Amino acid sequence: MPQMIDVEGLNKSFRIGVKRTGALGGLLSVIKPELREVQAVQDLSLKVAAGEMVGLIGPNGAGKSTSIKMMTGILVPTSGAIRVAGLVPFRQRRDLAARIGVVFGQRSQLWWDLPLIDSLHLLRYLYRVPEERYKTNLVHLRKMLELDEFIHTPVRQLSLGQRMRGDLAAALLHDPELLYLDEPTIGLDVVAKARIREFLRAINKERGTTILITTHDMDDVEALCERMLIIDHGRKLYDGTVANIRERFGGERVLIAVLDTTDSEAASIIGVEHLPEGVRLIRSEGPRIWLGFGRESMPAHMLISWLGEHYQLRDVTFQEPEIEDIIRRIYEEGLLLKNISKELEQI
Ligand SMILES: Nc1ncnc2c1ncn2[C@@H]1O[C@H](COP(=O)(O)OP(=O)(O)OP(=O)(O)O)[C@@H](O)[C@H]1O
Repeated sequence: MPQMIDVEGLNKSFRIGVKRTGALGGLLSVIKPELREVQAVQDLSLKVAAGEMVGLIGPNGAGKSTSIKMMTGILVPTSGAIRVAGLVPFRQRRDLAARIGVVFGQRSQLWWDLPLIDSLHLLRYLYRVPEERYKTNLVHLRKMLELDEFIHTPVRQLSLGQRMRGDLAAALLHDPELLYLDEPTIGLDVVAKARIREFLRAINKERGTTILITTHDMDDVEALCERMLIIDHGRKLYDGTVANIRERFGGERVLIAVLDTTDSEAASIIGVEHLPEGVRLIRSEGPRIWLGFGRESMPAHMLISWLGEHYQLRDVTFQEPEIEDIIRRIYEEGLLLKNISKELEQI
């Protein structure tokens, strides 16, 4: 499959002025500014194939926006190679603009005082979309995003969810091959989020649009992306599946078993001391027990067999750790950063 995004050893640093204190310091800052370098993106390599849907996540200040800005041609890299849809973004920005769509959840490319439909008409001229194509796309997008109920309303009067649907239509009018989405579901309620996710899945599937999403909402990533990238301190820390992250850092899993017992508390018959090694009783409620166990200590099917041999079971379910919690631990405890430092030590 052809590469839509091909980035190799990308770096971006900014020079920022260091503020000195006091009146003399202020004067000195003007006459002889002291500069500090911020390494926003470090040695980033990444390939995204046409038709993929990839989540880009990382804590605040990790370098996500800077990476996207380089991929759209807004920023020039300090060093490294970058190609998007076969073009060098900062050299061929206009050509690239015709091939990509961008949606920022916190900003809008729509005209605030105009009805949504007028913004869409104006964008048609800006992107030079041929009339027939525009008409076909508009009919399709109006239907998919259910725009008709508010298409004649000025953008400033739209709800956040309606505005986001309008912004998605605006970004897709010119049939881009690649769509960058920056926090597309920020501030939306669960129904609006679900609707946006469903739409993204559909255009990815039906049109084959490649989608790169930056988000702080792990539910977006879980619902949409098979592959995710984690960056922190400007470095790529992880490139793989959501399932694999769960596997590596998921910690304890929980098995919930309903015992076939008339005893008021299942815990009283299960005898905590008899539990296999590495399994602990978290809590119990009537015939229901919650058992915590590590991935390494015992495979799930063995725990079920063990329970089956010792007790009459009515039902068994599993609770995976929330991906949100796992990612929080990865940021807070620097779990992936520790891995990288170890690898670097070994070189
Ligand atoms: N124009 C700029 N001038 C100086 N420093 C900048 C500039 N843009 C970004 N930075 C710095 O680069 C680093 C990465 O910022 P970036 O905005 O890419 O992070 P981010 O991952 O998008 O964060 P967030 O999730 O908060 O949007 C930060 O330390 C930021 O302060």
